[in-house]
Amino acid sequence: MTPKPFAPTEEQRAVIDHEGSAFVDACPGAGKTRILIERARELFGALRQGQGIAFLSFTHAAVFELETRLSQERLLPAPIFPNFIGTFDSFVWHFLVAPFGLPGATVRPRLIADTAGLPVEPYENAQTLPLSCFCPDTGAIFPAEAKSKGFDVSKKQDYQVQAYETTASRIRERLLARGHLGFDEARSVALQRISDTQIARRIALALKGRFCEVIVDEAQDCNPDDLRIIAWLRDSGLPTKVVCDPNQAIYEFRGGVTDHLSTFAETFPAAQRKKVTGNFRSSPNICKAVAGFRPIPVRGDPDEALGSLRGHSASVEILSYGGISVPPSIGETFSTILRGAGILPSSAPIVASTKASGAAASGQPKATGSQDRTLRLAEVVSEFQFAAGYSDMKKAMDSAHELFLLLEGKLGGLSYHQYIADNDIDPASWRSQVVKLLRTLRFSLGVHGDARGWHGAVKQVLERELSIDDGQTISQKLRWNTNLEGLLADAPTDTPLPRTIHSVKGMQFPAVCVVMTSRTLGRILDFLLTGEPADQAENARKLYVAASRAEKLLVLAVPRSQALRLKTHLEAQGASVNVREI
Ligand SMILES: Nc1ncnc2c1ncn2[C@@H]1O[C@H](COP(=O)(O)OP(=O)(O)OP(=O)(O)O)[C@@H](O)[C@H]1O
Repeated sequence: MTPKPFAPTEEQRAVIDHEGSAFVDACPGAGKTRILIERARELFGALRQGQGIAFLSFTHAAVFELETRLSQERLLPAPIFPNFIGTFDSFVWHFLVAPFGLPGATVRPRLIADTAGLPVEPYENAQTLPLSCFCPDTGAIFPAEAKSKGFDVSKKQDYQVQAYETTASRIRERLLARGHLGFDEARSVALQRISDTQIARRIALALKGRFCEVIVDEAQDCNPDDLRIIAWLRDSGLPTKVVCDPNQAIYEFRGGVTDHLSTFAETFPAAQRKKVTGNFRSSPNICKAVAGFRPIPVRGDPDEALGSLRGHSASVEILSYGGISVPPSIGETFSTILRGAGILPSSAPIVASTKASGAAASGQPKATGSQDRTLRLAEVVSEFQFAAGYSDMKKAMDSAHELFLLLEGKLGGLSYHQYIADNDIDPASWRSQVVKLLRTLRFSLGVHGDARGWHGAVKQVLERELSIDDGQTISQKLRWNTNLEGLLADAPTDTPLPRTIHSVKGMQFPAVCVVMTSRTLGRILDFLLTGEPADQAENARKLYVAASRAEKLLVLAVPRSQALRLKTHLEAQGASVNVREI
């Protein structure tokens, strides 16, 4: 792909040329990633021998996107060292935790990705809560997180809460004894380290030796602890660029809160606070509609369309659907609109908050989230077959690997990631075999006929390919389940694929169809029109992120009860809107 010629605006140039630390706040499509790439180009041209740049973001999908953009610009050095590109969590792990071991422990520390989900069950048949509901420092329960899992602390006796806290602390002690740390625990160790002046100074010196600049992208997803670490990097004299759009914060579950971000922004002197305005991605109608999804206090005027689509006049399309469930006619109508607009359906995703809504809108099998192994196998095979990008594909491969290990009886009482860490298993050692199996297990109407046919065939394949030596047969492990019938479908041809909002962050597509459900849109519109209920702020931001991925065409599939309300709201922002009944 030939990179587009780039002529930065004055605001963009001010960031690209800025030496030292800065806080950069910009709207969707303002060129944050682009600026970062141009900054990298400048720095790479002047790097001292042995020095590199650290690029950090908050999800594997965002890091993958950044890597892709850097490599398209031929800026991704090989080998990467001494540069670093990865998630904030992996940076914390590599530079603040792993090299120093754990206080009082002799075992090598290991980062275990799934400890947050380990079940805390103080007594038999008690409701289980994930370990993430308990503070890694004090062991105290997080009431809000527990409530979101259906455990209302205010309605429990003290002794019940204490039983949970004691069990959670014991689980953490056992993990620590093996050297196993989750992301929360690792961050807690990192914070202890940087609060020790002597150690902090030594680490800072090492980091300044290796990196000339740290660039933190998508910083709206920082939680307050992340911000403390970033502030420490900056205050240690390491030039630190923090790039964000506070309106795109959609990781509240990580504790990311936009108020903390604005307080943090104020700790930068005025000359280091930069704003970048204007949208190079989207057409004017899309910019206007997107502005309508910002909360009232920061709505302001729509962002000016500055890119090649500034003259593009296609209306925003609302697909108004009846009933309470998301119908497959959304995907069919979206495909028709795309063909009419000359846009390849496979280049335009159906974006929804959950996988289930996206699958329903595109007429794909709906995941049940069941723990039944046969259903899990069918789901993981479908996920791989319908994956809309590398990060979806990787997730499906990991889930399949976990399921195969489970079928082989290898996991014992360990979580998947504990097993991988304990046995030092490198993804390269299993990935090609898992991909081959996933391809072989793919459902095909022509080959299998129906779900029964598929079930018989996969048992034969897995009996041959897996090494099960716990005395059980594959038929005992993969029993027939009648729900299998709704879970299998033929591979898609040229159709729009469903993606979750979290997986499309930072990306852009010629067209996007955003699916809203009757359960959420009414309350989001209440929030956008009145500021209440305030708990809809994050859902409104998700809508903002999803809609702002669109370049030429924005389609919003919404329940009939809200279609005219949404149309009126978007027209009030100046957008031209067309409603179609489906
Ligand atoms: N000065 C410019 N001239 C032309 N195109 C530009 C310019 N700046 C950015 N772009 C293009 O605009 C599009 C959006 O840029 P980019 O993805 O960097 O925005 P962003 O601020 O990171 O967006 P978001 O936060 O919404 O993900 C890209 O295609 C980019 O190449």
